[in-house]
Amino acid sequence: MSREQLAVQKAREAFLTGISKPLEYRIKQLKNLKRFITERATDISEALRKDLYKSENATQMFEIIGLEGEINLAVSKLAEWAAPRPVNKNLLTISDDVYIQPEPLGVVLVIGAWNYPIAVTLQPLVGAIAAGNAAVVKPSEVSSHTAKVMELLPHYLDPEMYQVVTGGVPETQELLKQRFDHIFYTGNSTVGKLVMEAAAHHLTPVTLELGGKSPCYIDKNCDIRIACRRITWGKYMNCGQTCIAPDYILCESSIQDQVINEIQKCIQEFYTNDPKSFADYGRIINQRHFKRIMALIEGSSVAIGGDGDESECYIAPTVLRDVKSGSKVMQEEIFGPILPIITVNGLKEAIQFINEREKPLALYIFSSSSKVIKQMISETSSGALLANDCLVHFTISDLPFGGVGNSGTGRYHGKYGFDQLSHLRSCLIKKLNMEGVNRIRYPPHTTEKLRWARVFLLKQVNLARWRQMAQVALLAALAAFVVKGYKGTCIRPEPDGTDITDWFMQSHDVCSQSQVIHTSVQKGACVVMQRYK
Ligand SMILES: NC(=O)c1ccc[n+]([C@@H]2O[C@H](COP(=O)([O-])OP(=O)(O)OC[C@H]3O[C@@H](n4cnc5c(N)ncnc54)[C@H](O)[C@@H]3O)[C@@H](O)[C@H]2O)c1
Ligand SMILES: CCCCCCC=O
Repeated sequence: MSREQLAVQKAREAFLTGISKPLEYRIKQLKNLKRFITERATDISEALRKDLYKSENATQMFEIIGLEGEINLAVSKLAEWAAPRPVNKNLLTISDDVYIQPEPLGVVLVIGAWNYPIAVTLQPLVGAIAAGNAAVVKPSEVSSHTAKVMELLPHYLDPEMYQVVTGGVPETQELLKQRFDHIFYTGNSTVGKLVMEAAAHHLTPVTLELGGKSPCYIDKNCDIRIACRRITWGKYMNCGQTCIAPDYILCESSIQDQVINEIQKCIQEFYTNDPKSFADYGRIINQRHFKRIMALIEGSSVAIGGDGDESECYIAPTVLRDVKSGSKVMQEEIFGPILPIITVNGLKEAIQFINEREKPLALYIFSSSSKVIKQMISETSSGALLANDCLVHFTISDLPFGGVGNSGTGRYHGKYGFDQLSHLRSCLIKKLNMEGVNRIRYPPHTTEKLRWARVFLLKQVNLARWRQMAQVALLAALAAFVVKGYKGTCIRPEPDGTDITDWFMQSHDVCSQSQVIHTSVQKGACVVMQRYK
């Protein structure tokens, strides 16, 4: 049996014992995961410095804080997320218990990428643990030092339930042959297709957190200085190796020079005149990617930077001007510190440019006009849309993070991660009495029954409103008893303004004798009181 097979088998056996069902177990594991990032902070920082030349503070800021926030949120909200979720019912099922019960899926394979190797590998794991799954974690071999630190995870988490498998493409391929209950993959779209293909073999559902070219439109009606500060930060952070980095700029030719000027100033302000010796400017992950990125510059005109040093995997913050849509740099996700500017004639042309390409993971627009922003929102599609900023949506746990189309499928962060890695099981618990109500669904299917079926099935019952009506009825009964000596009350529901009085009167004898004395309670409800005779 291969190491990969063994890891999956162990995880499955652990899952089948059922110990991950109680929430206390999951909370303990989540806290242990937090202990891992706290106690191993130095190992993690050291590894990321070696892999990507990330500074200790940058690692904390862009990898650890977000992960810590996700763990804290899951710990504090787990009881709420995992609880049965009542749903609206129809009249046919009014007396049944109808709810959604989230339940664990089983064994989840988490395949991480190298660019934020802690965040994009362990954040999906938070969702997997919270949802009560076992997991096999496959860190990216490309960020090899961080992968080594991940091997320490079983010292913190239940070592049977959560397995770490390190290795390269052959190991990942061997893992993909195994049967999982969900595969959560982060990486490029080409490999994403291979993952989906392998998953199809076992009909395993997938989450694919992919990348692509995220456009950034700068409207001429905007504070270009501020826009360029935010774009410079979003583009050159982690040396451009961010899945949601603005890939290219679209703007009118009249503002191109100003945009270049402002970005130039920001590069100097953020990274000094010598980014190469500056502690907070990163490095390209390896020489393969260095060569790939440098080759993308060919054929375009360099406005800023353009130089690199292969021995150090250093590429200067670079801006390309008047880039043609057919140029090399526009054929693939850049994933490096090269920022092409493509000039367009205004918003309409920018939208057309975006819509002619694959749906991006993020779409950025900088404008002072809410009309322009709204038009961009309504006429395009992307995993996320940000106006007047970059990247920060990643930090909001209440926003689903994920792509659409070529940029990915599925979503995570916060409750979305929990739901993504849960099975949302539909439950309906009926009692064996009240068989009379079911008469209308049994043959023969008469016209009369059909008429009733329409009433029973098409009327949605809003339980909250029913509860409100019951309270009102109770109050009215009390008032009647105290003031005038009325005998009883019942509620006559009129959901969504539909009059079903006849049905109610027939099936509730007590009401058929009633005298309606109060009808102004609220839309859809009136209180019917029976006078004491
Ligand atoms: N959407 C997101 O959240 C997100 C986050 C980070 C990165 N990304 C995207 O990831 C890409 C960069 O990562 P990458 O793809 O270079 O990472 P990578 O090379 O580390 O690959 C990711 C994983 O896929 C595995 N893998 C690689 N080739 C494989 C193959 N042929 N068969 C099976 N498994 C294979 C690797 O072992 C690794 O664990 C970019 O496109 C980026 O936009 C997306
Ligand atoms: C602000 C942190 C961004 C992390 C993005 C992860 C994808 O690459």
